[in-house]
Amino acid sequence: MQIAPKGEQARNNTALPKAMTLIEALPWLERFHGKTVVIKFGGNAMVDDSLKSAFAQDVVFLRYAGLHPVVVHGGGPQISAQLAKLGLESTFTAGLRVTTPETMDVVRMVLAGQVQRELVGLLNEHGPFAVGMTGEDAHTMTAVKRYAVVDGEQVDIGLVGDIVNIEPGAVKALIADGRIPVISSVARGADGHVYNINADTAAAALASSLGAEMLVVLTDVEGLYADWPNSDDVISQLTASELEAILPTLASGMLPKMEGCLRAVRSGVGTARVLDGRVQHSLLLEIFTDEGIGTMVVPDDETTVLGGLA
Ligand SMILES: Nc1ncnc2c1ncn2[C@@H]1O[C@H](COP(=O)(O)OP(=O)(O)O)[C@@H](O)[C@H]1O
Ligand SMILES: CC(=O)N[C@@H](CCC(=O)OP(=O)(O)O)C(=O)O
Repeated sequence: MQIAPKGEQARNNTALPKAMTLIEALPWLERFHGKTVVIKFGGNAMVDDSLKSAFAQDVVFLRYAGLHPVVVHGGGPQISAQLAKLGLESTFTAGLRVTTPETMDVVRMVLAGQVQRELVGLLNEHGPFAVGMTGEDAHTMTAVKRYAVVDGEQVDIGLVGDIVNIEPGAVKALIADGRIPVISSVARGADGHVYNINADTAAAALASSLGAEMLVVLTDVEGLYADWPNSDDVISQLTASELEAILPTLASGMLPKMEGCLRAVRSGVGTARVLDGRVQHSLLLEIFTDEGIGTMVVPDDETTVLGGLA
């Protein structure tokens, strides 16, 4: 038998705000239960240990809440750090790493051998969920050589690929088994090469192929700035057509990110969102509370703000 000290029952009423927070999540739980959410965890959002742990908690929370999270991770800064240790320079063209065969070995080693392993470990502190794989496994991602476009000209950037085919069977089997796939953005080429795929591009292609409800991209800015780098006003919501119109004005890492969001929404993903991965638990806040944060890309026919649960 347990007896509560006098007055404790009354004090418990102070817990009401906590209950209200949980209740606020109810419509979102109803809406997203059983739905697949592809989450891109960017290398820049991954630099802080407490943020990484909070991210792992959020993803496992989604899994326990009945959603099907799939993680695609980046690791650009981690690759650059390893290249620097080896005395190799990092060069980016239109947001994509110029990838020599020597660079490719480092990309593969850092993404699949280091970053992915760490994320799998953090997720699995909460249960036997995470299974790591790369786009090469089970022919999940097939790529062709991708050229960067600079001032309308095609530029050769080496072993950088664009995804031409996704075989989602292995990922779907893991989801059906209650697992959380954690995928590194390396793909096999039909030509026998192994290609370096921008992780935003890989996440978007996978979200499309899985028919995901949502693509969430966690990065190191609050969202898409309207006039970067002159102002930090964030565009909170825009349609696919509005995004397409401003795409040519975007620079550096934001370009592949927003191209990916556009591609995902155009191919049937419900919404694509860019969130600040530097904010602890931004993933849960975005999915389960009424306050939308970051930038949300909606299909052209989505005239009402989804935050209002129309
Ligand atoms: N319009 C914009 N809004 C926000 N960030 C932008 C914009 N244009 C370029 N950027 C840059 O893109 C970066 C995010 O891309 P990236 O460094 O590749 O991140 P990640 O590692 O998360 O993929 C931001 O830190 C910012 O420097
Ligand atoms: C082709 C290309 O640029 N590939 C990226 C892959 C990692 C990545 O995309 O990591 P972030 O999401 O942290 O930027 C790279 O080599 O850096």
